[in-house]
Amino acid sequence: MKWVIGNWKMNGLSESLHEARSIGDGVGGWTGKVVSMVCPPATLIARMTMHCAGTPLEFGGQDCHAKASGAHTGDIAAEMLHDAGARAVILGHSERRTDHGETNEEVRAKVDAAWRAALTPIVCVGEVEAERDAGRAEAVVEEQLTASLPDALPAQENEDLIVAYEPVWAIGTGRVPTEADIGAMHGQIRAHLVRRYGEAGHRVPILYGGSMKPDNAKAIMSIADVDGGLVGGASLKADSFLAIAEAAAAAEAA
Ligand SMILES: O=C(CO)COP(=O)(O)O
Repeated sequence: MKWVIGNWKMNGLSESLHEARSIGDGVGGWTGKVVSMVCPPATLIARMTMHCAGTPLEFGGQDCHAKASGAHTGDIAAEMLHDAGARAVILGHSERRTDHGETNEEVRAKVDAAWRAALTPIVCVGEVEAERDAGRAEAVVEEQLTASLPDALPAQENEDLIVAYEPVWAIGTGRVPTEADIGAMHGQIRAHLVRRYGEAGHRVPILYGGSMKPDNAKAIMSIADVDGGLVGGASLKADSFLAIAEAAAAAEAA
């Protein structure tokens, strides 16, 4: 199974509902090969869920608070995302880590919150350019995984965790690591998950994110241990989202 998850970031108004519907109408042919999801701004989750009813498109949030409720002005609880129709939530995206100073420990608490609310956490890790240049990319990702992920997976059968490797320097830049570098990092992440969670670590989807486009998606998703993509800019329009989903289906079939 491949995953194509669109991270819409801070983009989307009412007029985007038809774009989501076009995505939902288009992805049906790849059911069973590709799970397609859009993570719109929280304001649109409930409306998109209704607008895309009857299509296989799923929805997720972009962040949540660790607590279930309380005096936290402006924050959104995992339970609220679930109530709005989300089945997953992106956590620890580099833009949250940079813009809001989110730490690994906070991300870990949010993973527990997602599980509490029956959401699949999509935990993002990735090095900045200076760290890669200094030969520290692997060490940085290892550290983020160690501290951002809880020590045990919940006892349930279906996808209970997704990890996304997003090299920060590749986000929104049009630059992508070599296939060898992506393969090496995904292999390292898989080894970490298996060491940590045993056999269940093999089941955790590991997505690549950072300038994934229709023209590089099939090659990237054909790399060992790349189970799909977390897509920013190219997920905003139905034609490019669907082209990436088609590439995912081709990679899965190969
Ligand atoms: O940050 C990303 C997805 O979470 C990637 O963004 P781009 O696909 O726009 O590079």
